[in-house]
Amino acid sequence: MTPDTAPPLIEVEQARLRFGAVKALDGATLHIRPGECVGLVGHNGAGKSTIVNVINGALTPDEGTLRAEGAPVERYGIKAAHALGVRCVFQELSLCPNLTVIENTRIVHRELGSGRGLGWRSTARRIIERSLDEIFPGHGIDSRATVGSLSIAQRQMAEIAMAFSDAGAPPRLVILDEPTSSLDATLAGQLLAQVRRFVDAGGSVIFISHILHEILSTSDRVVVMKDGNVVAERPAGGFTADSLFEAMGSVAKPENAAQARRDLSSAPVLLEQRGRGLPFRAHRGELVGLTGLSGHGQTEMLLELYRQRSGDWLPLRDPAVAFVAGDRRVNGIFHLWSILENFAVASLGDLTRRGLVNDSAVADKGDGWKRRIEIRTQDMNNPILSLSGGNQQKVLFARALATRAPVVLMDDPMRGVDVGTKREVYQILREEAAGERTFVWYSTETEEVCLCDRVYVFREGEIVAELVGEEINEANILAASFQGEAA
Ligand SMILES: Nc1ncnc2c1ncn2[C@@H]1O[C@H](COP(=O)(O)OP(=O)(O)OP(=O)(O)O)[C@@H](O)[C@H]1O
Repeated sequence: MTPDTAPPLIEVEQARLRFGAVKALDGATLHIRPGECVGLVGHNGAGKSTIVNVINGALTPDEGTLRAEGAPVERYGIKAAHALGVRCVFQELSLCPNLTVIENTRIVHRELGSGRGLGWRSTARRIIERSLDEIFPGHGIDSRATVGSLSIAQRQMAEIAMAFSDAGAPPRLVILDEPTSSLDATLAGQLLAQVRRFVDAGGSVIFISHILHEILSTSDRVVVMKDGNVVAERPAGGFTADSLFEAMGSVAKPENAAQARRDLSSAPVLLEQRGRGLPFRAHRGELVGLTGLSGHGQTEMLLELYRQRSGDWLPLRDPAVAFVAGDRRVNGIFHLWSILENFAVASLGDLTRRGLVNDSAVADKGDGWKRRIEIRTQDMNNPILSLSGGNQQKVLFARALATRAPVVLMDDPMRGVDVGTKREVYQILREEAAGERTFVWYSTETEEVCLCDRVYVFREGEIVAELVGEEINEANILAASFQGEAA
């Protein structure tokens, strides 16, 4: 049976779901057939995570119907979804950090049995190691390590490997919610190849990503969501990156990196660092990119630069440096605070008079940035966790940019940000750089790195190449990232 004639594995019809006043789903319909990869795209807050959480059994729609293999489903939940073969890799990594990879595998696969005896440990170990080896050969992950000790990319790999692993109840539909957001190009390529293998063998995948070329090259069908509804749906071949971008309702023009790049080698040097291979420097007003395979020392250098320039933990009126954290759940957001409090915390020095926070100045500043960076919320006093993942990331951006710090360090900051907003944020970075602010930007997306004025490529903890102006392109970055490895 071809994907077109097979009955859908799962059908969500006319689903409506509200969170208070927010219509997260507003009549959305989505069918998933066996043997197909469905690319799901849309702006931040469009409802993508919400609809996959309905399919995953974590959320029950207020209205609408659900059918599994053609039959209406009355009582659906996480257990029923698991029994149907639905597996999910969440956007916010959801493994237990204090348990090992093996123990987390046991949690995902209830069928591995009870905690009594040690039998399940060796089975779980075999299952997860086989899956990791198949999908990410040479991954270097010790399955006995606690998840909290792994890098964000390794956690993402472990979670992906768990979703595709078979402990007796094989996966039939794997939902990947922004699975490549922390993976470099090589790891992302390995995952996309796994998606195609799984689909070609009859499995189904829902693939959510803001990286349009990944969606177009990997999906059979693309579904576009906007404001809680499906607004376009075509075979992947029926879209180009531009038409997909338009269908999402985005308007920002694509940036012309070559035109925007500036030669600032004669401007004063603001940051300098030695001892990590080639010397690093960043000039005033420069956009400096850090790249190379993920986990090769880029974040460590950003942290070193931050420690050098930040005196202590007190918010200063004139901070020398601001930081946009990459792992937003672990060290970016304050989970129990409102959106406004999360935004304002780095600018309190500016927003305080005689030791008291000026609430109306905080609210004004928050409203200004809400509009400038389009944070999708009705009220900045809502809890931060009420925002979609991409919108939380925008708050972290706004937090750093709203300070007066002349240097902003960014650790893969566009993770989960939709493509329209990325372009807008890039324009904001350019405006701010023209005002002589310096940005050091680590990114796992080569396309983003190519927007910078100067780029440093990292390998094994050291800077192995410096690229400026016309030298900045994907081929040079890849060559430097792998130099000497082919031999
Ligand atoms: N627990 C919640 N409480 C309140 N509002 C919520 C909650 N979860 C989601 N929302 C809202 O529902 C809407 C849809 O969010 P959803 O996470 O589905 O968007 P998304 O398309 O996945 O976005 P992103 O690309 O940023 O991940 C958003 O407006 C979001 O703020």
